[in-house]
Amino acid sequence: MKTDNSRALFEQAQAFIPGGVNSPVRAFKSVGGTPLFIKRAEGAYVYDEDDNQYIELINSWGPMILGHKHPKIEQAVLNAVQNSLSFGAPTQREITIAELIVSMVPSIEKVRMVNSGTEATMSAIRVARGYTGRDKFIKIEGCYHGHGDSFLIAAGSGAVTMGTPDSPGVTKGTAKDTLLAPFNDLEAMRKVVENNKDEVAAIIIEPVAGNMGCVLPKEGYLEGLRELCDEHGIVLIFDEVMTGFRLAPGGAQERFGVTPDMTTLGKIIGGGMPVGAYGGKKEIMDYVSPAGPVYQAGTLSGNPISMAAGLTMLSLLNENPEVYTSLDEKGAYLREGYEKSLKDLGLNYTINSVGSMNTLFFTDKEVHNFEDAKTSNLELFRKYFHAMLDRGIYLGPSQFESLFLSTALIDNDLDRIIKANHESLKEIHGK
Ligand SMILES: Cc1ncc(COP(=O)(O)O)c(C=O)c1O
Ligand SMILES: N[C@H](C=O)CCC(=O)O
Repeated sequence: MKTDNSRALFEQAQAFIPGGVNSPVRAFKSVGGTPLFIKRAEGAYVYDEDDNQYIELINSWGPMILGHKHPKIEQAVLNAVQNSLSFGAPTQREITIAELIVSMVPSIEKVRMVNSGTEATMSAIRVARGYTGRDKFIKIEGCYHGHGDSFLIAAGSGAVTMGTPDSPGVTKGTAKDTLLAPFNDLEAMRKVVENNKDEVAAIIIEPVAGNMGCVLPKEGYLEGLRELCDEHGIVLIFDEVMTGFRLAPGGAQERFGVTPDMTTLGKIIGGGMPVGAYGGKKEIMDYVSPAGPVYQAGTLSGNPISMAAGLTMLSLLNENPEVYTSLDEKGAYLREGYEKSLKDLGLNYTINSVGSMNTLFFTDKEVHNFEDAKTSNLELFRKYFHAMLDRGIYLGPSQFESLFLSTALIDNDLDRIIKANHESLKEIHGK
């Protein structure tokens, strides 16, 4: 596959942009080679600057759940643009989307729109602190909640991919208020809570982790967190930036039947535009300024174009619940195909999947937490990633990410992915 144009653009980009990219994980640093510079995308396919076509399994890291260039979302954006790009004043559409979010997400009674997942999580923690009058919060090792200072400790996603799960630049003062516990370990969590009695404002967790690869909660784990938080007056925050509107119309909280006190959202909620949101119980959300004393603001928050894209996306998902059956079926089909290849090739790697999220871990250990995920053979992942890319399959360039399916994938695409997976595994093992 010829990628001369991407290579030339990457050279050029590095002169003006740190590392040549505007978000680290895009740089292919842990897998080597040149990041693809993307020119356009349609449905289930992206096209790079050399006009190569790839089947999309990144989907902008989740937002493009209905595939690229959905005609209704595109039209909503074009219509909104006619009335100006931004007002910095309230609009009717903000009420409509807020009402829709409240009707879809079980934990949300009131919601505030922001511009990214990072803003959503930073704001949610501040509100939880203001509400409880406590300073500390507990984060799960390997979860990623964006790049707010207090989250860049044992962080997953690009942070671990770049080898900096604890980022320089985060002060000791900030770090001391972030407590850590492993995913899926209720006993360890209970100890952290008890050792910091009456000091913990919040527990924040990705209910299905997607940023250490895809890791599912064990049965009873989320319920156990709920009980622990109730016992100790701690605000339970589900970070559903990735899982929100993906695993069910009401996200992982609907799928797993556990309702947190607060929820953070991003990605799909903007239909591809930069949007985030945080919401929860009225009693907590009424602490947010100007209703309450906790300050949080945004010049472009509730931007009319972003709201038009987001509202159309959420309406489509809300009105067409069969989308989730279809995504689950595609996810199950892909998993079956992967499992068959592993068996046929005598390989014992671990596949974690739920609905339209899936990670193939290059380890024979079951993966229930960050430590397990880190037993993966990253050199094998690197080879696998390039073998898949050579076969026209565009995966996230890191072992510590999930792949995301869209409804635009047809059976033939899934069969191509399964075939490419089989051939790639064969190739990298010299079989
Ligand atoms: C679970 C989770 N929370 C928060 C974020 C941060 O969102 P953003 O990149 O939009 O700031 C991400 C993704 O980056 C995420 O996956
Ligand atoms: N895993 C991240 C978000 O979910 C990847 C996106 C990024 O950091 O650029």
